[in-house]
Amino acid sequence: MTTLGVVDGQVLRPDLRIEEADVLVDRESGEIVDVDPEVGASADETLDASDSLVMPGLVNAHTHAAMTLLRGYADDKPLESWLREDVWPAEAELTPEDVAAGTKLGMLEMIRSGTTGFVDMYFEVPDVVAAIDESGMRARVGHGVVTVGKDDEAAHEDAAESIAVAREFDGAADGRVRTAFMPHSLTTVREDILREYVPKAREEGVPVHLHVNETAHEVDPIVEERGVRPVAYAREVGLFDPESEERDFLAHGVHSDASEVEALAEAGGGVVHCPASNMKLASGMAPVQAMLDAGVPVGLGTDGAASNNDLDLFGEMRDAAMVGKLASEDASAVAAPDVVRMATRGSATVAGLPGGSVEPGAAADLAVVGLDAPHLTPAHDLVSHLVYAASGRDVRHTVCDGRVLMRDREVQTLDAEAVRQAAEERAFDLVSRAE
Ligand SMILES: CSC[C@H]1O[C@@H](n2cnc3c(O)ncnc32)[C@H](O)[C@@H]1O
Ligand SMILES: [Zn+2]
Repeated sequence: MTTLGVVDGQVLRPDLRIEEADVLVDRESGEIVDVDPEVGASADETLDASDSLVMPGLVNAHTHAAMTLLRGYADDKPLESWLREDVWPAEAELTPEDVAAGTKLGMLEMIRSGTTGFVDMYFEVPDVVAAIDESGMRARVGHGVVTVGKDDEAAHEDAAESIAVAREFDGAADGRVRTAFMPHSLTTVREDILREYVPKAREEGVPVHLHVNETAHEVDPIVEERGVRPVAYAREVGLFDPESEERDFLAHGVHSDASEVEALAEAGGGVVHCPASNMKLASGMAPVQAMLDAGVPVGLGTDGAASNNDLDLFGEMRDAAMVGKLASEDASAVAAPDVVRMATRGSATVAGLPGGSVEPGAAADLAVVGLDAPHLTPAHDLVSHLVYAASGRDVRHTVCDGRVLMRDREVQTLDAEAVRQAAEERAFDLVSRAE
């Protein structure tokens, strides 16, 4: 066994207590072996965690990583016109090389801000998977299906591609890549396609991930045409099936009513809360406290960088706490410990990815947060600081699957300047083609 020791830090334990301890990691299995004082000092490789907090790597349970290319391209619009007038025309011009460059930029940003795992719904999945392999991160990926404006043959081709890539890439990158069938939403994918392809996802043993109840425009047509709420319709087409071995999970859920929260809890359906995107697109405020109270598994996501406009989960934690209180009109709602759980174990559970806790046997996916900064002083409560005061810039080291992805704020697996420059060039070229 070759080992990595994360030494001399304070450690955030699964019950959110803070302990002074080292974390000893088996680099071959990628697992945590021990969490105890002094156990890391004689490891083959060490990471200094003095004046720092060792916490589980954050998990971004819903994003479109390559949308970093469209960061700041179209702002201050609601979802539907933003997608139709700006984003989809630009995405129609994307090449596989653009997607690779944008995904790498997204991963650079995520690694730098302590994120070790993510869920990605986008296009050109083989290129996304190759980029993930290079970065050392872990992810659940899928080809996003949209059938609006497509003829029958093209709609089937799109859905079949989503199933095919889910089959081909599940377990890629030494098991760090998992997959899902990813229809875009209940209003942008035809009913017959959902009914035909959800069972195919079950045959492949992969979950389904999609946008649900993001805006009122996604709810009203379903209620008008079918007389049921979106989650009930989703269940009619085979989603969120409690008998399924895989946990389906939705992004947003902003306009979920009490019956839908209850249905998700009963079915074990996961929800990825994306507060910044929901605020920026004025989509609304998700009933997150009600979801937590009902026992719905809830994770946290940034959504794409074009609607956020960054991929820093520390900012997302702060937004989740703030908007959670506003939505509940209760300052005690969506409290800091709930938010830290959401961004770590909650996201890992919802996404079906390893990680999310610092304990023996868990995946060695870690973020080491420097604490010796004015905005983190005094350290009355480190869980409070993670949510209300810290930012991704405070992260010193990032470890995924036992491998150091960032040491002393230097990303080890990607050439930061080359990635940044390539993405910038491709972004400008992309939008000039789209205009
Ligand atoms: C078909 S791949 C994914 C698809 O989703 C688009 N997208 C980005 N952000 C959002 C959002 O908040 N709601 C719905 N769809 C979104 C993205 O641009 C891709 O086209
Ligand atoms: Zn999204």
